[in-house]
Parts: sequence; C-alpha cells; structure tokens
Amino acid sequence: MIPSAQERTDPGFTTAEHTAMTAALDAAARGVRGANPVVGAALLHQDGRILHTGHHSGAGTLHAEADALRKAKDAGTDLADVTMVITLEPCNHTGRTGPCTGAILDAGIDSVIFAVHDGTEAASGGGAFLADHGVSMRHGLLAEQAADLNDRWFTAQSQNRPFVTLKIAQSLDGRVAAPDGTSQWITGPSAREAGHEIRARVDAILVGGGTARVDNPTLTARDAQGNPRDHQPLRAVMSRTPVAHDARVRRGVVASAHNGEIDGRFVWLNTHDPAQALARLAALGVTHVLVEGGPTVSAAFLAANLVDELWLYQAPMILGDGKAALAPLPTQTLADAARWRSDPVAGPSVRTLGNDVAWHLRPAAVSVSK
Ligand SMILES: NC(=O)C1=CN([C@@H]2O[C@H](COP(=O)(O)OP(=O)(O)OC[C@H]3O[C@@H](n4cnc5c(N)ncnc54)[C@H](OP(=O)(O)O)[C@@H]3O)[C@@H](O)[C@H]2O)C=CC1
Ligand SMILES: Nc1c(N[C@@H]2O[C@H](COP(=O)(O)O)[C@@H](O)[C@H]2O)[nH]c(=O)[nH]c1=O
Repeated sequence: MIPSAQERTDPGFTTAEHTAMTAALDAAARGVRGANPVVGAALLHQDGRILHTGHHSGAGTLHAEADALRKAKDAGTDLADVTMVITLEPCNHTGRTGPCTGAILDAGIDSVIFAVHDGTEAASGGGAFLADHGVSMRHGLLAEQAADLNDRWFTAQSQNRPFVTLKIAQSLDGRVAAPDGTSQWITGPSAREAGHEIRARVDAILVGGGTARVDNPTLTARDAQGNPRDHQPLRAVMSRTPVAHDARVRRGVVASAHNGEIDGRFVWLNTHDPAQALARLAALGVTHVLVEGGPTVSAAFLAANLVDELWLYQAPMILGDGKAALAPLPTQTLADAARWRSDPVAGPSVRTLGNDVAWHLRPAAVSVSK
C-alpha cells in the first residue's frame, strides 16, 4: 500500500475523484521500479464508481492508461461520462509503446485528472496536447503522494543518468564474504533467483574490480534451472585495473530477446567515480543498472547519493568476520546516518524467501524539486 492519502480533500476535486486517485496510487504500486516511473490509472464514472484500474509493469509493457483502457475494452465497458484519473501526466510520445494521449482520445475520454506533470523531455506535454484536443484537463490531486512515489526516478531523470538499483546479499552480522573471500553462497536459491529476476529486467549489471577478481562472476541472468534468460544485461566492471582477458564476465552470452545492441555485452569502466561510470553507461543506452557490489563499489555509490533502490537479502548465517557489506562511509555521528524507508512498490517490502529475508528499500530523503 502507498502511504495513505492526505486527509483533506484537495480543493477543486470531489471525494470520488480523491478516492479514484488513491486507487490509482495503489495500482501504481503494483508495478516495478526501473527505467520507467511507476504509474497507476483509474476510470471513474460520473456516478462515483471506479470501473477499472490499470498500472504500468515496467519498460516495454502497457502504460497505466492503456492497461485500464484494455480492461475496459475486454469487459465491454461503456466509457461515456468517465474521467481518467492518473498518477502522472499522460505521455505524448511513442516510445516502446504508443502515446497515452492518443489512446485516451481514441477511447473517447473527454475528462482527465492527473496528479503530477511528467517533466521528461520526451514524454511531456501530454496535458496541453489533450486540452488542445478538447479534453477537460485538471491536475494536482494528491500531487505530493504521486511525486513521492517516483521521487528517485525524477531525480535520475533530472540528472540524465540511469536509475540505480543496489543489491546486497549479506549474513545476519552484515557481512558479504568470509575472511578468505568465499561468499557463494550466503543466501539460498529463492533469494538468488529473485536476484536473477532483477538481472533480467535491467539494462546493465555492474560490479567492482574486487568482485571481478575474487568471484570471477558470469553476471548473466539465469532461471531457476540455471539456463540463460531471454534478456541478458550488459555486464560492467568498474576498476582501474584492466579486467583479466579470461574473466568469465567477458565470455559471450546470447540474449534471445534483443532489446538493443548492448544486451549481453561486456564493458570495462576504467574509473572509481560512480557518476562517471553512470555517464558512460547512459551513453551506451543504459536506463537501469543493477549494482551488485562489492562493498567498496556499493559504498561509493551510496556516498555519492546515487542509489535509488535497494534490495537487501539477509541469510540466517553468522560469519563473525570477513567483508562488511559496505566499505566505511564518512558518517561520524548518528544524526548524519543515511536513512532509508520500506518501499511499497512491487509487493510487500519485507518478504521471506526460503530461509532468507528480502527487504525492499528506498532512500528516505526526498531530494527532488517537485
Ligand atoms: N554477498 C554479496 O552480495 C557480494 C559479495 N561480494 C564479495 O565482496 C568481496 C570483494 O569486495 P571489494 O574488493 O570491496 O569489491 P568491489 O567489487 O567493490 O571492488 C573493489 C575494487 O573496485 C575498484 N573500485 C571501483 N570503484 C572504486 C572506488 N570508488 N573506490 C575504490 N576502489 C574502487 C578498485 O579496483 P582497482 O584498484 O582495480 O581500480 C577496488 O579495489 C568478494 O569477496 C566478493 O565475494 C561481492 C559482491 C556481492
Ligand atoms: N554471494 C552472493 C551473491 N553474490 C553476487 O553474485 C555474483 C556471482 O554471480 P554469477 O557468477 O553470475 O552467479 C557475485 O559476484 C556477487 O555479485 N549474490 C547472492 O544473491 N547471494 C550470495 O550469497
């Protein structure tokens, strides 16, 4: 569930519209974080009934508006006297899917309420476009909640960088490897499979040189049987030391679902600066990157405030010594500690996976101008 809707009704909106936006926000939370914002939509009849809701399930899938309209079409719902209530301004461009503005006009919807503007260069202007085509447009309803829902996505967009997901698989005492460097495996099969699901939906996966040297990982996306998944992320190693010629991460892997030229490729990022690494990945077309450690690189991204989402997998194992999950950060006193909060998007923020626990988090600080 999304943080509860604000108690007061926004001026200019009815209670039914308020309820519909709350339903749209809840629907948005069924999506996943990544290259695209999470978005929800509700079709509200004049008589107060919410006819259908829709949500966006990630890059390449139907947008929330189109999802709600598809449900309406499948159910044969009459869309006369219906307002489309959306958490984000409808897009006005053709990306991997068609423009939502067109879908709204085609469906004969003549009234739209959206919560916050889509300020991205490619998708913005949908509100004005629809108004020009005779649709009654209103916005600002539950804008605070809607802006908060995608705060880090807006930040990443404004910084022209990929959305960054960090994954850590640690012991009960917060360690990611034993003193001799062994770490496979700390978490069990279910938690690791969840990690592979993330690998399968990002454009790129990044590790530091230490992980590349100690683990010699493949960084491929695999299913529960160990077979390669259709989509393979670009595999990146961030280090000043060149990556060994025979490193597994350099080995070719075939992505059968071709989403771009970078799929399954390897890239060496010769830098210690996370912002530079992201700029390089962005130039290659990466919009969502999974940072899989190790502790030095994870800490560098956190110190630079460049982590938008964190998946923390914790195993009931005590190592006692070995690598801490994060290299030291500059925090000296509790008041300066970086705060995180449970993420309501993509299912329960805390869940049990086999013997392990997965905790889905996002930075607590709101660092976006709304
Ligand atoms: N359980 C888990 O989830 C995971 C565990 N691990 C474990 O972690 C251990 C490796 O730890 P660690 O060496 O910290 O791994 P890292 O992957 O963080 O690699 C650190 C190395 O990356 C380079 N580097 C890149 N950016 C920076 C930066 N900003 N500052 C300093 N160096 C940077 C340096 O190499 P160079 O000098 O060549 O430039 C540095 O030595 C292994 O034992 C591995 O098994 C690793 C990943 C996940
Ligand atoms: N040890 C550890 C993880 N480690 C991560 O997995 C990488 C190995 O990837 P691959 O060679 O493709 O299987 C390794 O380098 C590190 O990034 N992950 C987890 O989910 N649980 C674990 O216990």
